[in-house]
Amino acid sequence: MSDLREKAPVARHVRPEPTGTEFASVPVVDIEAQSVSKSFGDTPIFSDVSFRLVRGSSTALVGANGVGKSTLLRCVMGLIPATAGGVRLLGEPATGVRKSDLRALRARIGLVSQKHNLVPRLSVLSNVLHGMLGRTGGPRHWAHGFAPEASRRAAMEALDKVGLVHLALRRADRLSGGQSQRVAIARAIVGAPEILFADEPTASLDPQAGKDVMDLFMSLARENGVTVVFTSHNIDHALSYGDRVLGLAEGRKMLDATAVSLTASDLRGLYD
Ligand SMILES: Nc1ncnc2c1ncn2[C@@H]1O[C@H](COP(=O)(O)OP(=O)(O)OP(=O)(O)O)[C@@H](O)[C@H]1O
Repeated sequence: MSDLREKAPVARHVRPEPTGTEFASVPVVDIEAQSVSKSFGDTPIFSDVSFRLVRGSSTALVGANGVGKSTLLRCVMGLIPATAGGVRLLGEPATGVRKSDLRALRARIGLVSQKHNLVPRLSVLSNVLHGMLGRTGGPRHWAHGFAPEASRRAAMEALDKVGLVHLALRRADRLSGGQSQRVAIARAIVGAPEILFADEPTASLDPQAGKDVMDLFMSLARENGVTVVFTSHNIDHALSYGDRVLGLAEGRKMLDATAVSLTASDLRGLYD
């Protein structure tokens, strides 16, 4: 993979012009969860989870297998309904709203989920272009042969960020697990999201590729102001790439601290 930090950002997303009433030092809250709880049937997964994450920050969500990290991400994104509580994303309510409003909000958010969900018979490039469907609404983004030139260029830049330009025309079902993971990441960032949720983004990557992906996320946060939330079982990644670490255990938020204030053994405690 090329050195990601030397490359220009995929695309700079447009933020509203300052109104003149805010001060540069006042952080903007992009993600706000208020007393979010989730049960599946009679089984509670977590309850009363609250946090506020500011624009351009990177947050690691950690905890043992099955504690509810993915479920919390899905609730926060509105992919599944929370049992109780409320969420605001980018200043807009994301719970208790019409599906059409949620769709518009989701188009501003990128997701890398554990299942890559690539379309197997389509090319890598077409799969990356699918990340622009929500934004442009254009069916021409379904297959790369029909996509506008500017979109194809953005998709190639996203592939360059994950070191896969050379595989642009390969069918998705001919990729290794790690390559599929990187295509899913390119698809998540091609639309210049303002928030990026990533569920175990380095799970199927070798250590160097995992480091490159986390460096890419950090550059999106630092250079483009993207608000990044990632889950990880990798304690080093959580401490090195999270400005802040949220930990789930025993069905509640057990840890919420800046990464610099934590040691590896603080995080290991969550897994005991
Ligand atoms: N749709 C569902 N219906 C019922 N139970 C579910 C559903 N989705 C998840 N669960 C359960 O909720 C719990 C939390 O799962 P989740 O995948 O959120 O955990 P996780 O912390 O992300 O785990 P991992 O680290 O292994 O990815 C698990 O016991 C899981 O079996």
